[in-house]
Amino acid sequence: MGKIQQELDNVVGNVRLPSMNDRTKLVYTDATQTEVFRYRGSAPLTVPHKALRDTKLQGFRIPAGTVVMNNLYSVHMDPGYWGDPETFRPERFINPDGSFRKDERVIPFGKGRRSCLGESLARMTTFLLFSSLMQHFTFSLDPAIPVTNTDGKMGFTLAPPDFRVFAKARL
Ligand code: HEM
Repeated sequence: MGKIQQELDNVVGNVRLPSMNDRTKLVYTDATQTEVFRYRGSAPLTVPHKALRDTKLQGFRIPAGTVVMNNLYSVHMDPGYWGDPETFRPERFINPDGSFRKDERVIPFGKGRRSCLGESLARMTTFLLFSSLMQHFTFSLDPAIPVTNTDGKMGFTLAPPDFRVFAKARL
């Protein structure tokens, strides 16, 4: 949180709110949000789709009419690709020269023609909300409700465990 707040202080300051024009300069903030999407994306699976005709995919036969859902969680947690998928590490999205590293394996909105219709809106609003909250508050967990792990509750969406946070104003 300290690194994000330092970046926001340097790039945005404290007399205005962050805007989308700041995004390319808020590399660590962007990388953190991308890591959140990878690590605990809110949609672990896509909505159900149906194969329109007999299909073969990587040697697997998929007969017409089969219901198909993509497992986004498994793409984001593939140890063969990420190495340490269970570690929350925003730096994996930062190039050695300090620029943001886009990774095609981060697909929290699905992929292809039926991917999320609201992706642009969701990306914009989550970025503005997250950066504005970080600019204004320092968050800490309430020790009375310890969070023992961040696995979440699996369902149609991946919900966070029960938690309570304190928000301390910093501006
Ligand atoms: C962080 C927020 C969001 C996440 C992580 C998310 C994720 C997803 C995912 C994974 C799918 C399934 C894609 C697939 O089946 O391949 C989906 C579908 C969809 N999402 Fe989102 N979504 C978000 C926000 C929104 C918003 C804000 C809207 C509308 C304003 C929206 C509208 C839709 C629609 C209409 C579909 C169905 C698309 C189709 O079947 O063609 N989503 N979303």
